[in-house]
Amino acid sequence: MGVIVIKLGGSLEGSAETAVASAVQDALRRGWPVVLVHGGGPRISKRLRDAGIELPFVQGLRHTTEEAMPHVMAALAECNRDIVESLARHGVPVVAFADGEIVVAKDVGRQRTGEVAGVRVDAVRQAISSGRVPVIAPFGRDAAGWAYNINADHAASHIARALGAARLVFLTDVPGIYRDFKARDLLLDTTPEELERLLREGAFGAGMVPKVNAVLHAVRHGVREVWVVDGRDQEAVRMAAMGTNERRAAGTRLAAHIEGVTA
Ligand SMILES: Nc1ncnc2c1ncn2[C@@H]1O[C@H](COP(=O)(O)OP(=O)(O)O)[C@@H](O)[C@H]1O
Ligand SMILES: CC(=O)N[C@@H](CCC(=O)OP(=O)(O)O)C(=O)O
Repeated sequence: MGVIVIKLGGSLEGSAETAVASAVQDALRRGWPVVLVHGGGPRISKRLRDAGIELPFVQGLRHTTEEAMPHVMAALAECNRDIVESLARHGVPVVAFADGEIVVAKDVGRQRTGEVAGVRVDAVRQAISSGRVPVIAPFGRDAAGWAYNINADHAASHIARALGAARLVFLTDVPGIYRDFKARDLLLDTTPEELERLLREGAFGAGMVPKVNAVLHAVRHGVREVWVVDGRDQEAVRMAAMGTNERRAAGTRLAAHIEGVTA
């Protein structure tokens, strides 16, 4: 059994830790390593508002200026600390990576909004091999140490790919990916082709665009099963993290072995 990567959406604002702790403990008991990557969009927005900084989103990505970057890092460090403390209280052995030390970032000409150039897997593997759960903030640094704001869904899919993860689970504040948001028409098992068509048709609003791209990236690079589920739904979190043969109508799944995904 390979690694399970769980991405904790900032939209959940601390409401998923109990469900996550329980699923993580189950996984560790069975000898399955877990890696957590978290977001923090709402906390970043609040900090920037308080500082009087307004930044646009382009395709779901925050266009981050030099002036904004210290606020982004501070907000993410705060999220990281809260998650680490909460999981530790639940008895989960954790190790914090809150300073951009795992994601290698690259400048893509959008000021401090960067993309993933690589992942420092050795540090993650070392934490895993000592039986602990890495909790990773998504921003990254380039070779010179400059920090870049990176979407947490993108960071999670690159980390899952770099670790050769067996499963990647996105926890968010909706039950999964809606085919039609207004009609709350939920995708259960889906395919890359279907997600790409829906992307082209504009079915996804702000936060869902980077998430769907991250789902596609992961499954096209060897992650065999990717889920998007509601982090507040304990059963859905368990089902996604542990795998299931009893499919409940909660959560979107894209599974290579079910759909015969081709790269
Ligand atoms: N088609 C869609 N299906 C599901 N959610 C969607 C869709 N389009 C837009 N969304 C929005 O995406 C949000 C989740 O993305 P985001 O806010 O980035 O969450 P997170 O912080 O959990 O990554 C949902 O709260 C929902 O409002
Ligand atoms: C470049 C970019 O958009 N970075 C994100 C990083 C946090 C994030 O992705 O948090 P969620 O998972 O809560 O959305 C941002 O500034 O909001």
